[in-house]
Order: sequence, then C-alpha cells, then structure tokens
Amino acid sequence: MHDLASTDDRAASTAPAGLGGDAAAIARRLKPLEGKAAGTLLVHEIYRSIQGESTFAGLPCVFVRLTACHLRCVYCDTAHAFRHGAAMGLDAVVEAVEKLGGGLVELTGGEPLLQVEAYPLMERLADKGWTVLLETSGGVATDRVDPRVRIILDVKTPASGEADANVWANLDRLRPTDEVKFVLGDREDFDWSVEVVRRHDLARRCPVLMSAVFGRVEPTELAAWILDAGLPIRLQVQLHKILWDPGARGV
Ligand SMILES: C[S@@+](CC[C@H](N)C(=O)[O-])C[C@H]1O[C@@H](n2cnc3c(N)ncnc32)[C@H](O)[C@@H]1O
Ligand SMILES: Nc1nc2[nH]cc(C(=O)O)c2c(=O)[nH]1
Ligand code: SF4
Ligand SMILES: [Mg+2]
Repeated sequence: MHDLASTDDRAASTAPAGLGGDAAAIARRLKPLEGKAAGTLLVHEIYRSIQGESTFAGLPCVFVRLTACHLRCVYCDTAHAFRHGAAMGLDAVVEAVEKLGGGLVELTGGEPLLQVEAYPLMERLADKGWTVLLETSGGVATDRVDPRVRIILDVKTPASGEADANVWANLDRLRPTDEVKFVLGDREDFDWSVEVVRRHDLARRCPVLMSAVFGRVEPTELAAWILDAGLPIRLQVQLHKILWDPGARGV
C-alpha cells in the first residue's frame, strides 16, 4: 500500500458545485478536501488486488481510492475513506500505479468525482494505454469523464438512504462500454431497480449489475428474483469479501 501519512492544507476545496441535498451536511462531509493544494489529489490508498466487482471481476487491478464522499449510504463498507489521505500530485499517482503494474486501473473512493483533478488523472491513466474504470455513486454528473474511461455507475436505491442524490441525466449518457449497478437492501429495492432498468431501457444499452448489500440480502435470494424478472441482469457478488475477510481493508 502507498504511504499516505500526511495531508497538505494549503488551498481550498475543489469539489464540484451543484451537489443536491442538505447543504450543511454536505459541506461538513467535504471538509477533508478543504485544505488540499490545487493540482493535487487527496488519496486514501493505492493498492493492487483482485477486482471484486463489475464485469471485470476476477482480474488483477490497481485501485486508486480518493478521500471524501458527500453521501452516506447506510450500508457503506468504506467509511474509512470519508477522511484521511495524502495529497499527491498527478505524476506521483501515475507513478504509484505504474509501480504496481498498471494494466487495469480503477478510480474509486469515497466519491472520486468530487476532486477536479480526478479528470486529468483519468486522462493520464488512459494515455498510458491502461484500461481505466471509474466507480462512481451517480451523485455527481459524469459529463466531463474522458470517453476512454469505463464508467461503473451506481444508481442509489431507496434502501441506501441516498436515492435523492441520483443525477438521472447520468443514465442518458451511458455507453455500451459503461456498466450500471444497483446495490439492493431489500426486495422493494429490487422492484424499484427493475422499474428503472425498464424505464431507461438499460438492459439493451449496457451491462446491468445487481448486487446484494453484504450481509443484508442473501445472493441466493437475489438469484431467484433475477430469474423471475426475465431480464438479462448480471448477479454480482463482492468477490473480495469471499476471498478475504469481509472487513479487511486494502483488498
Ligand atoms: C465504496 S463505493 C465507492 C464508489 C462510489 N462512492 C459508489 O458508491 O459507487 C464502491 C461500491 O461499493 C458498494 N458497496 C458499498 N458498501 C457495500 C455493501 N455493504 N455491500 C455491497 N456493496 C457495497 C457501493 O454501492 C459501490 O457500488
Ligand atoms: N477487490 C475489490 N474490488 C473492488 N471493486 C470496486 C471496489 C470499490 O470499493 O469501489 C472494490 C474493492 O474495494 N475491492
Ligand atoms: S456513495 Fe459510495 S463511498 Fe459514498 S457512502 Fe455511498 S457507498 Fe460509501
Ligand atoms: Mg469496496
């Protein structure tokens, strides 16, 4: 894992404008970004593991996890990334990814699109010829993401507690190389998600993944729902939580 001991507190937050919801709560959640110097990224961790989600599951992948999130999904397994990180320049991040072998690289978080430097970072990673995945909450517009990047767009369901944050225009922008993901907390979430898939014709447009909130919905239960629905929905399990301790960090 990269050494992420210190933060730089020289400049103001670079988070995007127009995030919906409780303005005061969002401002508090973005505080970790406030001291970050312009041109740097606040990076929580960089590591290599087996990709555990998406249609790329099973492949070796380098993860760049950025600090901070404006949302608070009730099930979030990565609350440690809400704060703490090291300010790193673009060159340093690209170099760290290269040292870990490059190839398949995923930008995640926290919410990676909260930091403006995430956009040039994705371009730099794609310029290297690497396959770049972006794991995003769907709570920030994806309109400025480099078209070479494969967006894995999480649509926040009612049971997440953050469905109001969905930027619905993101669904109109999905390309066949992107993926859309629903993380389900109960049967109502499944029915709601199927309705979204139908309304936006998603199954015809890109891979549609559905995943159980870990420990809350049994994957076998989700399998039965998918078989009943008669749609080409891909069941996702979080492979890394089967391979390693489900509470482990840096995997
Ligand atoms: C930690 S988030 C980081 C990226 C971005 N903030 C997002 O929500 O997509 C990565 C993925 O993990 C999923 N996730 C988080 N906690 C989970 C849990 N307890 N069970 C299943 N999936 C979970 C999220 O829904 C998201 O798809
Ligand atoms: N192994 C592994 N695969 C992942 N795919 C997406 C992840 C994420 O947290 O965004 C993740 C993660 O945390 N670990
Ligand atoms: S958007 Fe992602 S990182 Fe933020 S709280 Fe939800 S699951 Fe966690
Ligand atoms: Mg994860």
